[in-house]
Amino acid sequence: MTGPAAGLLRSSLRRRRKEFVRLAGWSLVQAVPAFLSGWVIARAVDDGFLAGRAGTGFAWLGVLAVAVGTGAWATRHATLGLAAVVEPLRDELVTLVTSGTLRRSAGSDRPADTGGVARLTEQVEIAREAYGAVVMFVQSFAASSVGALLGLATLDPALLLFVLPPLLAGLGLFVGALRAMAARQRDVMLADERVAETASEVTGGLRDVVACGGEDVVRERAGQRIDAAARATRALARMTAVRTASLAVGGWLPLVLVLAGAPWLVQRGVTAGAVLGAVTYVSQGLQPALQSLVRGIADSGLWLLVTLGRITGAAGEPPTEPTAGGPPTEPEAGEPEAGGPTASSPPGRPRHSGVELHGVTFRYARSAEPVIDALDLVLRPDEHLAVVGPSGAGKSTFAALVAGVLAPHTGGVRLGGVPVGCLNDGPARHRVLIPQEAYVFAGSLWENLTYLAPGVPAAVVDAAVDEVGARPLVERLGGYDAAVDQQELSAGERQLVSLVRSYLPPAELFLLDEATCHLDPAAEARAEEAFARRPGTLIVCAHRISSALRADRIMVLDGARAALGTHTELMAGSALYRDLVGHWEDGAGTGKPDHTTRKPDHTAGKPGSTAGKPGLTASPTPGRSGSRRSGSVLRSSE
Ligand SMILES: Nc1ncnc2c1ncn2[C@@H]1O[C@H](COP(=O)(O)OP(=O)(O)OP(=O)(O)O)[C@@H](O)[C@H]1O
Repeated sequence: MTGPAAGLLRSSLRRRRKEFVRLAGWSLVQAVPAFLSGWVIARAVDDGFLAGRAGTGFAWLGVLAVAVGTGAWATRHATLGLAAVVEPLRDELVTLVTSGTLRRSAGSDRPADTGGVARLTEQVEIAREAYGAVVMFVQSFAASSVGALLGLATLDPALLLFVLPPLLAGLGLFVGALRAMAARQRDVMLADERVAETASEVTGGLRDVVACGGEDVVRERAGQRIDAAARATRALARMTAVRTASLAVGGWLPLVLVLAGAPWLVQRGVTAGAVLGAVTYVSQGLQPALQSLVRGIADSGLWLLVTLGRITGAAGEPPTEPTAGGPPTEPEAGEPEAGGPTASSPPGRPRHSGVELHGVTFRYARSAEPVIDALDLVLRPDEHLAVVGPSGAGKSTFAALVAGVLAPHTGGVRLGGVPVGCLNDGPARHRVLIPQEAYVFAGSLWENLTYLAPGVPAAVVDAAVDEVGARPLVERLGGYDAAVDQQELSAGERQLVSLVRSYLPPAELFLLDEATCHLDPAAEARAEEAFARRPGTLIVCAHRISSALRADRIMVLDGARAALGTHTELMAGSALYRDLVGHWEDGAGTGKPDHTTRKPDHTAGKPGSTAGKPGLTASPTPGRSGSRRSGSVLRSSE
């Protein structure tokens, strides 16, 4: 045994030597019936029953009954003595866990990880129970086997030849497999924890998952973890074969050998009673003791090692960010390690509101063409980007990737230098994705509006309502306390509720995925401008050309590549963009002509403006209804 867990156990054994010696003393008394059993049976058979003296036979059996009573008395004392070695280990573990947390909290500006302490304290209890069980199994195996082997030697030392080698071989086989078993057990434990984490995340965010139509994504993620847990459990179950083999070799083989060797033993002068006594030693002493030891170590012992490893490891680890309700804490698939959270920026806290995509590729199925392919994009902090493209171009997919709802297969997405998969300060803390289908739940208007910013002052809510343009709706419903019945709200009114709700949290990034499509152009302009004015980067998957015209830059997703630039640049450089604008201006995009005033093109010629650059030019006008699935490649670069 190596590592901090084994070190802790060794130091605990060293420090409680006296208690262990006392325990060993009681174990010796416990061994008395094991030592006497075979010998008494031999005497009862040879001197009593086979000699025609039944009374003598019964008298020997009476001796055995007294010995068993003595053993039971010693077992009681040994069990009481167990507390003296187990409880101090528990105290040491609790001290280790709490002092580690206090030390880390003292050196950090984050709140103490009390949840972590609770988890570890629970593990301490598991370790304590497992430790008690292991000490119990080991000492009762030692008592029974020492008693039985001494008894066999007393009957006839030759009997040891039949028993000792297979017993040692069985034990060796089991001990040799322990490390692999511990690894499998650890895998099972970790996999179970991941399933529990997923269940907690999904339960916490169920309302949002349903609202955003993320059931498939969540089901897939949870399904992967459940499958992994099942695989780990199957791998552990396969190790039980080793357990069975060691029991067969160490427990059953000696019995077979003694019985098979009986003629030779009898020839050597060993009596029938002694052979029966040897069988008693093996079948009633050694075999059950080995069985308990193997089962006990394989269950409690492995739990002890794994749990102690977790406790000693976690006690020295830096604190983890809280994860409840937030996105997964692991880096997203394909997320490059470089450029991750640094010492100057704790994991999960963006340094600014800039967004970076590097080599992002995403496909919905392994064999499908990528919807987004090797996309590079850098947005400055507080920049306003509009994303346009024909239906099915990948606008929603792009928004979900940037928000971290979907994980890219290759490449990475960062907000303020932090991978979006590591933004784990809870929902809406750093970015808000507002989908087209606005989500309104049964409750008061106030609850609906403040859902992502609980505890926000009324004045702030008032200001947001005015900014976004939802005051008439609030008045129509009768104030913030009015009960909301989503059936009674129009699609546009539901979007207004969703917009105010999303406006309130102090996030760095806001993604409007056609989130204003049911508002009229003037209401849409007011809402979008409110988001554009507030601090934070804004990405709008545009429903009307007016949305694109309000943005600092526009990204055209066109099925073969992405074009990025200002309106003027794209009008000059992207045939698809010209086509889309023509379509919108004809009123075909919205069903209504667009009268919204165009935002002055204040970014034309800025370094970030890229239309017309090599590699950013739009493809020749694709069919508007053309499928994005046919070999689409979206490319953009700064
Ligand atoms: N869950 C999914 N499973 C498989 N394919 C999907 C899934 N979601 C979207 N797609 C496909 O990915 C492509 C991009 O879809 P996406 O919704 O991102 O496009 P969009 O530009 O937002 O379209 P729209 O403007 O119609 O909302 C489409 O071909 C679509 O069929």
